[in-house]
Amino acid sequence: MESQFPPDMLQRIERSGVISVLIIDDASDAVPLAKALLAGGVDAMELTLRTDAAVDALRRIRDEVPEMLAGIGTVISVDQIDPIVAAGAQFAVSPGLNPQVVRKAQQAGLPFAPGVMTPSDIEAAVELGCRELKFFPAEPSGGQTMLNSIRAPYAHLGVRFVPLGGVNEKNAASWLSNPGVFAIGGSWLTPKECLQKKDWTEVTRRAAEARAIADSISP
Ligand SMILES: O=C[C@H](O)COP(=O)(O)O
Ligand SMILES: CC(=O)C(=O)O
Repeated sequence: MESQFPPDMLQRIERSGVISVLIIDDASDAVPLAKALLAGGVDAMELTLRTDAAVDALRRIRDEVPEMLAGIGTVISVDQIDPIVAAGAQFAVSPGLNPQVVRKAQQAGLPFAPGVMTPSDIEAAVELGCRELKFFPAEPSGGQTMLNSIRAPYAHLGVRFVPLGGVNEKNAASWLSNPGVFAIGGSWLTPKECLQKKDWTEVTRRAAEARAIADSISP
């Protein structure tokens, strides 16, 4: 069964290059936050299922900000799949790899990128039909040296990665230049203090900075 990303969605994520990781405590922040990211040129997000507000926030963004590609993160149990699909999730990711969650997402037709950190994780993901994977935690686990090593035996299978964890404006260009990477992700665009102050201007500035970095990397 497919957990592959549809070609048009994959192209969109590649073109965007940056997936903004969101932790939303107040669902009323969802729409202004998504619009601030879009204003800076970031049109893909991973809204993490770590707060009670997450599913409502997703629904609001899907209803009011259709230009945003709405991914959901921290999907770690099978009973989360149906609610996020009903709320409009367009893809999902997880910190690790739970085969039951991947299979449930496949049954629901939800493109899913599980998190991997070792060759065994990659082999389990490939066995499940996944080729787009999240490399997490990217920097703490060894950064590009680690990714290049664990990727090498599987590159011929078309396995590609979104590194996440310690990725930010300082190392974004380097990560995006890695041939095994098709986009990067991180929370640096939407720090907690910006949400607390509802400083959407700063979010837009950070998004525009990330967009400029992504655009500077030749395809
Ligand atoms: O959501 C995934 C990670 O917690 C994001 O890591 P980060 O905060 O280093 O970007
Ligand atoms: C680590 C991550 O991105 C997640 O919680 O899905």
